Amino acid sequence: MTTTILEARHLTRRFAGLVAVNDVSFKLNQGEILGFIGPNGAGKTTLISLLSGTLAPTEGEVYFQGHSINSVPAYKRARLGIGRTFQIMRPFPGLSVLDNVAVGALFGRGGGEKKLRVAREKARECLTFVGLGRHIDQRAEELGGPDRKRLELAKALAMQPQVLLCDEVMAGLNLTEIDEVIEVIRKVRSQGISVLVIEHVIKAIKTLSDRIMVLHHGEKIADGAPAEVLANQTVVEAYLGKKRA
Ligand SMILES: Nc1ncnc2c1ncn2[C@@H]1O[C@H](COP(=O)(O)OP(=O)(O)OP(=O)(O)O)[C@@H](O)[C@H]1O
Repeated sequence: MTTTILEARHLTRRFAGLVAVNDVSFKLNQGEILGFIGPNGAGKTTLISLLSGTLAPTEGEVYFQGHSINSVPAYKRARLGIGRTFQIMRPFPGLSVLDNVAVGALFGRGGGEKKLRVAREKARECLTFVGLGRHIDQRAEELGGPDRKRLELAKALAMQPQVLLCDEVMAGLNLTEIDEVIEVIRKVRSQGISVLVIEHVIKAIKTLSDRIMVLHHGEKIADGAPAEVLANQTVVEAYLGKKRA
């Protein structure tokens, strides 16, 4: 049986005259990997922010496990089990890689770990899981681009999410690194976590996703099986422009 864990109903977000997200509805199912694509400025990050609670919708509703969470602030959504990564990485400067992730463990699902020692153990596990086990004592800002992406993932995982919202965790990575991140996300899902992945690397999203949803100018233009969606004429035109499609 398919169980919906997170649902958007008619979400709209306006910024002054601009409609960044326009009447978008969708469901994320338990244990599913949902790929989320669209040209630059399509509204993908805005939609993730509406789900994680860092932005409020102008209209519409977000449901988690069947309950509206519109009035639940971002930090409480994290405690409920909605974790996210940020496209622009924000490591805490001056803290070690280990402690950056331990912070995630301290503020995670169910209120987080109470003891720093336990949070650090959890952080160590998550860092090993994403392949950063050898860098735990480094300062976070010393990490290179690909490792910072892994750090973002480890921070979100340390919060023990039930839903993981990934905002371009593969951007700027080479093909080998992309394959490694794909493997990490698959392992995340095999732990029962539902994953929503925003990505521009179409080949990666096609391989990874059970389903793909496409946004264009803030509107949902497709939602379905990866091969079908990527062959959809409206989607091809949105990406390439009508003339070249
Ligand atoms: N805080 C804001 N204030 C004003 N406009 C914003 C704000 N955040 C986003 N926008 C605008 O909303 C639109 C959607 O932006 P968003 O970042 O959600 O797109 P995106 O699909 O994630 O793009 P990209 O793939 O380039 O990251 C853009 O036109 C953007 O300029």
